[in-house]
Amino acid sequence: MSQILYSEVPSLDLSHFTSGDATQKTNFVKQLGEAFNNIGFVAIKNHGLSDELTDRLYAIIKRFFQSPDELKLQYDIPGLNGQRGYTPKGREHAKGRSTGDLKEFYHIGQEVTDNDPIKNEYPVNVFPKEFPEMREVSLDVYRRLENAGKQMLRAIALYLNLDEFYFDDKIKNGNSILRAIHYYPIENPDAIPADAVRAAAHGDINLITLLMGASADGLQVLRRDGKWIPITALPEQIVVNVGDMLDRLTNNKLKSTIHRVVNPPREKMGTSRYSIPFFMHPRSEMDLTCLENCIDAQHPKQYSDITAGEFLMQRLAEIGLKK
Ligand SMILES: O=C(O)CCC(=O)C(=O)O
Ligand SMILES: [Fe+2]
Repeated sequence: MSQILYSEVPSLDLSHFTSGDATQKTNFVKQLGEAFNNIGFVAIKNHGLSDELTDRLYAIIKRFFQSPDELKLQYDIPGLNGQRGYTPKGREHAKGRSTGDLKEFYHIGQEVTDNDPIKNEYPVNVFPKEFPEMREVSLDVYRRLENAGKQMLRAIALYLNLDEFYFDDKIKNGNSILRAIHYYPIENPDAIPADAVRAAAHGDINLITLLMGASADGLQVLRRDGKWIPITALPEQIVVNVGDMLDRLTNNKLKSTIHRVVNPPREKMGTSRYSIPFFMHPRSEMDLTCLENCIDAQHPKQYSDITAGEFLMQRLAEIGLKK
């Protein structure tokens, strides 16, 4: 089973898990587990986001990114390690590289609305005054993706023979981030560094990532035989992948798969690409020590013990966001 080389990312229906019968739920868990044990990516439908809401958020972020740099740079706030507001072109780079990615992005974080003291850990969200609708629309999307992610983690917990609700308290008021990305047009391809790409090969830091349909081709995943497989999600689907935190917790049973966004052909370098991933993070105190039931003689422990908060800080420094 683990030897299967998928030629595309498997498709699943989340409603089979959330409102299906016992057999549908069991099958969902099995198929998700197999996909995450193998290629590390799935496409899901019935995730709780409507096309209308998706379109509204894309429309707002397109207007924001098409604004002049002077407007956008007001929301690049020092001291936040790029965790809220605007991050300008070329600042983030993949771990192990120094050439910046050909992208700019905007981060929206957790809004704690109860009296959980974790509120003090999080910087307040930054919203552009020029686009007042961004707050309501992005926070609506945030909540819906957070809920879809919670359901996915319940299925993952069952696959790992844990209690179904194992992750629930760990992600409650978690440090998740909604990232609206603009891969900007390159008017003169000869003027950029020769090795600069939209998003260089990387693994995501968090537990799982939920990606709202991107506006153009380019996303590819690295299959274990070394071949890059393009991701082609249908309009009603979102793509969900395993991040490094879940990979560590499960001692690499669930795979954080390396992926990238390639540049378009030269004649299309002058066009934009937009995408909106949701990086699902737990609370910083979550212990990422490999689970006992993922360690045995064939699978010796591969990772040192670390908390989610410590791991995040280490990685933000490695990708150029933490000063
Ligand atoms: O833009 C995309 O399709 C994927 C972006 C991505 O992998 C990331 O920001 O981590
Ligand atoms: Fe990614």
